[in-house]
Amino acid sequence: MADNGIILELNRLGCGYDGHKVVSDLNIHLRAGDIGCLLGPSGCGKTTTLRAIAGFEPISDGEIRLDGEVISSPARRLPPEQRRIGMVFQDYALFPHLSVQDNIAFGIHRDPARKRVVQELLEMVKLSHFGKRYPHELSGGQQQRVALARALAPDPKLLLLDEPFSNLDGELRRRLSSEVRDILKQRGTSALLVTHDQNEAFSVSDHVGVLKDGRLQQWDTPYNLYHEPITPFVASFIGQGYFIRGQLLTPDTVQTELGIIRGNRAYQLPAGSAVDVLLRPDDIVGDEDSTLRGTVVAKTFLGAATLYRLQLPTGSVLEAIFPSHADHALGDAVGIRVAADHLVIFAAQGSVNVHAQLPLEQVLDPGSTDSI
Ligand SMILES: Nc1ncnc2c1ncn2[C@@H]1O[C@H](COP(=O)(O)OP(=O)(O)OP(=O)(O)O)[C@@H](O)[C@H]1O
Repeated sequence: MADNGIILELNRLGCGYDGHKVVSDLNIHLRAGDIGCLLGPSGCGKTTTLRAIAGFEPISDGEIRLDGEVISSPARRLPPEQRRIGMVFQDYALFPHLSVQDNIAFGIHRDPARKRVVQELLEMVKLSHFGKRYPHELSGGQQQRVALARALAPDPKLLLLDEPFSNLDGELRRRLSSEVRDILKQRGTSALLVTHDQNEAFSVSDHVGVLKDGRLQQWDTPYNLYHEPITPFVASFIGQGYFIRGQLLTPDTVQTELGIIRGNRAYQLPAGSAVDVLLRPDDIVGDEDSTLRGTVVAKTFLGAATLYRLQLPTGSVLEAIFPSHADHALGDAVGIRVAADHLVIFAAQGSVNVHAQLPLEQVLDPGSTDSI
């Protein structure tokens, strides 16, 4: 492994198609043994980046290093088969005419220990009794386990996973993604996942990079992306929430219609600046003694908790998540207060009245009327 403990480095990476740049100035460092993820809306360049790392696409700027070695630069591209990078695709891509065990052995046919390796991998993916079956005799989830075992067989330095769970639904998807994380962690395999599903990104990865239009917005832990987004786009793309307009009093306090909110971070904007304050549903707590009241205008039962949409006296709307035993009816005026340790604010965007409130998407896209 490279001395600095970094297995994959993208340094000012730029790439695209036919002279049209899709990804620009992308910087990512993945630590050995970590699982990273590229997350972003459709067309933002996730798959293009993955294909460039795998060696299927040339790059126009910067470099890609694997384990310290430059594997792609504008001048040189190491062929994919020499990169020691494994891939798992959305559509499994198994060889239909080969049995499960032959699929797994495909990349290690010269290895004298291949029988043992295949058996160990079959056990690892919980398919020990399926070695002689053919891909069409397996479910989607089982085929994806075989694809994972096949990709891991040559002991790659890095595993790339391109939307690996998107053909599976619901519960299976959740279960398999957490199993895959366990397997990769157990083996210490470094991996980079591509997905547009935030829950998947969060449940599988140590670090997530949010991309927009081929540019990295933030590379961070799931916790920080949620609680400390550094751009309005990340705030909007990750999780739920609303912005309310406020006025910065001191670097870490802001006056809003919900009172003075104090955070854990100092902002460099001048005192008195108009700001947009991000409030997540879990930043609002129920407090029957509070003079601040919100009227329940919508509620969604989530099982352990209920998500309420509350209208404030000014007409602003917020979302709040309360434990489901605290049951409120539509029209109830519920006492609330803000309990936000993480004060996330951005310089105010657009000309909104001080007490107006906008759902996040509207702040980003004035044409949109949908809330998130
Ligand atoms: N082979 C290609 N030739 C030309 N343009 C391409 C090619 N593949 C992708 N693109 C374009 O590059 C941009 C980024 O595509 P890419 O597949 O990397 O996005 P993505 O983030 O993976 O999207 P999705 O989540 O929909 O898979 C898109 O505008 C797409 O149309």
